[in-house]
Amino acid sequence: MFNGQRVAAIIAAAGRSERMQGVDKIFTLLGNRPVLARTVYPFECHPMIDRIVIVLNAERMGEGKRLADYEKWRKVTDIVAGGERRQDSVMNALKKLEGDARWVFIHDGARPLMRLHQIDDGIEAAAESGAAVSAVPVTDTIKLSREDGMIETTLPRERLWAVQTPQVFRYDLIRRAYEAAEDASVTDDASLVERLGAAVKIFQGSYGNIKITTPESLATAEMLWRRSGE
Ligand SMILES: Nc1ccn([C@@H]2O[C@H](COP(=O)(O)OP(=O)(O)OP(=O)(O)O)[C@@H](O)[C@H]2O)c(=O)n1
Ligand SMILES: C[C@](O)(CO)[C@H](O)COP(=O)(O)O
Repeated sequence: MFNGQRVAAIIAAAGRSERMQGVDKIFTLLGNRPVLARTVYPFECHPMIDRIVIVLNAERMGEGKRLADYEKWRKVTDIVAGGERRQDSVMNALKKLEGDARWVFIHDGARPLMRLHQIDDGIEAAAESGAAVSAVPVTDTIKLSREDGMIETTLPRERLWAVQTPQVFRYDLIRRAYEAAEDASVTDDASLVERLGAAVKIFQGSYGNIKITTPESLATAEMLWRRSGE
């Protein structure tokens, strides 16, 4: 689908795990292997991915390099230091890829349960529009509140999606979006592309592709991992 064009993956793993009550979610074990090893694995395996850049907290770079040696990752070309915000971390990785990627996947280090076929689905969706995000339909009822905490309205949820990673972009588009961001703070990469007015396609994600955020979500990830039987 990408016709032999260079495809890179950025693994954003430079967060502080502040909501994890003292556990570093990127290096904690999931099924006897570090979360980061689980996250990188599908990108290492997928034949369309040429190169991987991992972004880590500056204090964890040594640990990351030891893990890369231990896992014998062939595609991980760089481990770079992150920044204050997720978008600063991603920007550091985008700079590393300059001149060597036509397409880029951006994926959270804290989402170790993404499956290989989601890379194929991302490629297919991004080939159409230049930008695509995985997402699942919202299953809860969503309320909009006023500042005083009282409900203003209930939103119809037919067109509401909970957005995940991976997110896939043409390199020139996402780089331009990041450069135009100035001081805007966003919670995902696609938001910056949307700010340019460019189209972003949604492709079906998976309810199992959870982001480890709190100790409860780590317990859920462990249960999902056991159930997957791998
Ligand atoms: N400055 C940052 C902040 C986040 N991330 C990464 O972005 C993903 C999503 O972020 P989140 O789950 O919010 O992680 P943390 O920032 O670590 O969480 P917390 O807010 O609890 O500290 C994670 O893989 C995280 O490592 C990053 O690379 N650089
Ligand atoms: C990018 C993301 O995974 C989309 O769901 C998410 O927004 C990043 O996590 P954060 O907690 O908002 O930093």
